[in-house]
Amino acid sequence: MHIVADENIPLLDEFLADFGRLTRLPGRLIDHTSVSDADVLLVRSVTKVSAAMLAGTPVRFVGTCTIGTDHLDLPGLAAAGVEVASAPGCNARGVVEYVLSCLLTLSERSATAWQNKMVGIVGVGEVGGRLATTLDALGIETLLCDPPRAERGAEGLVELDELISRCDVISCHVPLTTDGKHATHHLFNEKRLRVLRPGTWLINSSRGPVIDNTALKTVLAQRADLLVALDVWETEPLVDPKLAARCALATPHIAGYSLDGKLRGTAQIYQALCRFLDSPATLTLEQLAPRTGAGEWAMEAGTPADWLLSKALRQVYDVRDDDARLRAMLAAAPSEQASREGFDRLRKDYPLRRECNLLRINTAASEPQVARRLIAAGFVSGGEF
Ligand SMILES: NC(=O)c1ccc[n+]([C@@H]2O[C@H](COP(=O)([O-])OP(=O)(O)OC[C@H]3O[C@@H](n4cnc5c(N)ncnc54)[C@H](O)[C@@H]3O)[C@@H](O)[C@H]2O)c1
Ligand SMILES: O=C(O)[C@H](O)[C@H](O)COP(=O)(O)O
Repeated sequence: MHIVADENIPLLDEFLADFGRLTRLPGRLIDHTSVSDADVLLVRSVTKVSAAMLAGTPVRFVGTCTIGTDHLDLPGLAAAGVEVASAPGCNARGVVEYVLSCLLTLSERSATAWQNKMVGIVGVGEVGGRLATTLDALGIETLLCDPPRAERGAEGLVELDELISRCDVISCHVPLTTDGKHATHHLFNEKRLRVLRPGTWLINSSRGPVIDNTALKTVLAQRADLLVALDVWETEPLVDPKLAARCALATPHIAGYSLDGKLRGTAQIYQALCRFLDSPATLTLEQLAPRTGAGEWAMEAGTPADWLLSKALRQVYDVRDDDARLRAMLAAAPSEQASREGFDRLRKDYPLRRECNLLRINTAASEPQVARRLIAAGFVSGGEF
């Protein structure tokens, strides 16, 4: 069997050692010619896959080690009889940690407490749902918007325009869709951006085109009160430097880039491929994944809870590092092509980032009330009290 795969999928050699020939390529270069004699294609979000790309090739299985599937022509591939698998939820915890780090950073920058803000979550699936649970555990109020779920009977959801009118913070977690009743392309158009409440924090870690980036640049030029954090960009891998300059936080599509999230994505696709081939999945992530990162943490009695929370957050993931790296790259890039390549390089050479639950809390030496809150929010694991 010949498997063609994006070079940025970790642990693939280990998972697929017994599957035949594996060819690794930069994701953006994978095309019809690269898969002309491939049986299986494994990609990440930067490879667009359509039925036309696979026409006349033996490819019968396409796996994407990502949550998002907007780079795949799902109806076309289904009609062509190609099996498609994705990795739902694989890096959701990483995105939640990115959002929390944005909240902490924007709070420091604006000298306003994020714990008192009403947070609106648009799209309440794997990422948005976990974000809501985490914020709830931290005692932060949320408003949730998800019309497709509301249509299926979910309760307690509000319309987007109501959410915009009531929330201090808005975080987007929708898939990119271009047709249908609930299409998300330019969900945040100029009209909606103009009516954001004074001082709104708007965070987008879903897909770039969910916010009309041209309109956003125009609105930000007129409204210095808005604080915007963009992890995803309409013209990726090209970032408009003028838009980035107006954003409070600018990062290169790395919200979900914990090593744990990427490894889960590989494992999920390995399992899906085994199912497709009707072959037992004998390998597990636990056997193959690197074991590192677990630290222990104690909190002294009497330490303020908010300080502890900030400390835990910063220790887990600090969005300011990714923001600084993107801005340095943009400032140094002599051309648009260099900027595109710089964006991809930041993602390919991403520093090791582990998820927070690897951090154990020494419950015996910590304030029980605060320790319980941090454990409930998924920041740390801990023993008995
Ligand atoms: N920046 C990153 O690193 C990163 C990482 C992971 C996922 N993502 C993006 O985030 C998206 C969401 O991830 P997920 O795992 O939560 O997906 P999901 O499919 O589990 O949830 C998406 C939710 O959005 C809802 N939705 C669809 N259209 C909507 C609309 N018009 N308004 C409000 N809600 C709507 C759906 O009903 C669903 O509940 C992914 O599709 C992907 O594009 C980005
Ligand atoms: O949809 C996802 O899972 C994320 O956007 C994904 O992590 C993006 O990373 P990429 O596939 O571009 O490496």
